[in-house]
Amino acid sequence: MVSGEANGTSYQVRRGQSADGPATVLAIGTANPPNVFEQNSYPDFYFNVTNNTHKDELKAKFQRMCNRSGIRKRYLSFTEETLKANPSMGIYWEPSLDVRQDILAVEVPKLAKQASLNAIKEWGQPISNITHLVFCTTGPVSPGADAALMQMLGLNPSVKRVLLYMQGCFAGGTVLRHAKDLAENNKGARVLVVCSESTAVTFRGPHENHLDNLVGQALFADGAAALIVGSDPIPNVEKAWFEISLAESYLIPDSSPAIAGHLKEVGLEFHLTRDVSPVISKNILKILQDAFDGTGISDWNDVFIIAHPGGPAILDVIEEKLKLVPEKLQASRHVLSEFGNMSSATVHFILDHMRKSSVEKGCATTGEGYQLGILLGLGPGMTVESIVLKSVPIASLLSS
Ligand SMILES: CC(=O)CC(=O)SCCNC(=O)CCNC(=O)[C@H](O)C(C)(C)COP(=O)(O)OP(=O)(O)OC[C@H]1O[C@@H](n2cnc3c(N)ncnc32)[C@H](O)[C@@H]1OP(=O)(O)O
Repeated sequence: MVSGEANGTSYQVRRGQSADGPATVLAIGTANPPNVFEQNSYPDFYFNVTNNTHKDELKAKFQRMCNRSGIRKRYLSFTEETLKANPSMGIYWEPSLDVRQDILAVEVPKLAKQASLNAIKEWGQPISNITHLVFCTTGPVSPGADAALMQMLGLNPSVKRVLLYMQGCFAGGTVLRHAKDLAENNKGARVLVVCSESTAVTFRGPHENHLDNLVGQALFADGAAALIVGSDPIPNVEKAWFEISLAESYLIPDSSPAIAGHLKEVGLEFHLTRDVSPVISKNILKILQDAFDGTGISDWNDVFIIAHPGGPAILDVIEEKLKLVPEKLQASRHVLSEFGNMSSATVHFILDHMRKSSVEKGCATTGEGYQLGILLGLGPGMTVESIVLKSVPIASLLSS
């Protein structure tokens, strides 16, 4: 039997291990590969490099998809030379996993390192102050890209790491949910959160019988984002840009066929059905109502919104269902336009863009002048990760 005193002692011990305040975002860094592809000329590149120039009808359809994609440009780690050197990647259904894995093993930690160094530079604290690493990517290697990044950055070998593989786009929210738990339950924790995504796992040539493959080829892009998350920022030393107030996850019932991915000898085979947008449309209102329950907010134009831009159709249904003014999803559309769909990393690019443009525009807070907002990770399951964020007054950031 445990005595009252023992109970009290263990309570004190636990209390001493927890942070006082909520988790906050202390810095954000991003990175992309150097090769930029303009969307309007991408169909020429794609059909050329995959030796399919004779498929005029299919190319015209792909051109229409690219035209409607809401993307102006995106970054990819491969070039014509690398694809010519690895022709199996460009053939529609060719065993190519070895080649893809070799590229991923290099590119994923490389992009992760650049994004992390950018975040650490902004944070301005010694790298040895990082206590935890939450890493998310697509494509399995063991030891994982988290271990490779630890060595590349020279992180303390006792940093506690969590690796999320093959989750898909919603995981940009999942990593923040884990980081919040780690930061709030471990006093002094400084969590390096990294999402590093590469299309080396999904790139393949076109086929008439797999048109949703073409949708992905028109939308997906490479990029990495890194955040430093921690509670109780050191006054006058660390800056909190957002507070992570609440983290919820919702697996939408009976929606699993909408998006599917299977890792095969041919790489990651994926399906993006036309149900993706309708499923989101049907569920998004309840997700926001649950996330903001108790706040009294019911007009979603009164919060800032970061929505994973899986494609413009997804943003369109969110805008319509939540009765949003067009500016509300401007940050999400901007990142889709300038970087494409970088899977889990995309929402962090939007968060970064939103805080910077809020400062540039002279808004009162880091969340476009609003106090509360939501970051929506959307992806296979279908899964919605809802992260409620509290913005910070910009005046307080500039004066510290
Ligand atoms: C990776 C993750 O985990 C999470 C993710 O982000 S997954 C990605 C989620 N994204 C999606 O599912 C894409 C959502 N769709 C869109 O954004 C848009 O429909 C789009 C950009 C693909 C096309 O834009 P649109 O405004 O719908 O244009 P629309 O003219 O209807 O479509 C262009 C062509 O694409 C075809 N098309 C659109 N969606 C398709 C689909 N899912 N499968 C096959 N073909 C499709 C249309 O039939 C049309 O072909 P035709 O021109 O020959 O008629």
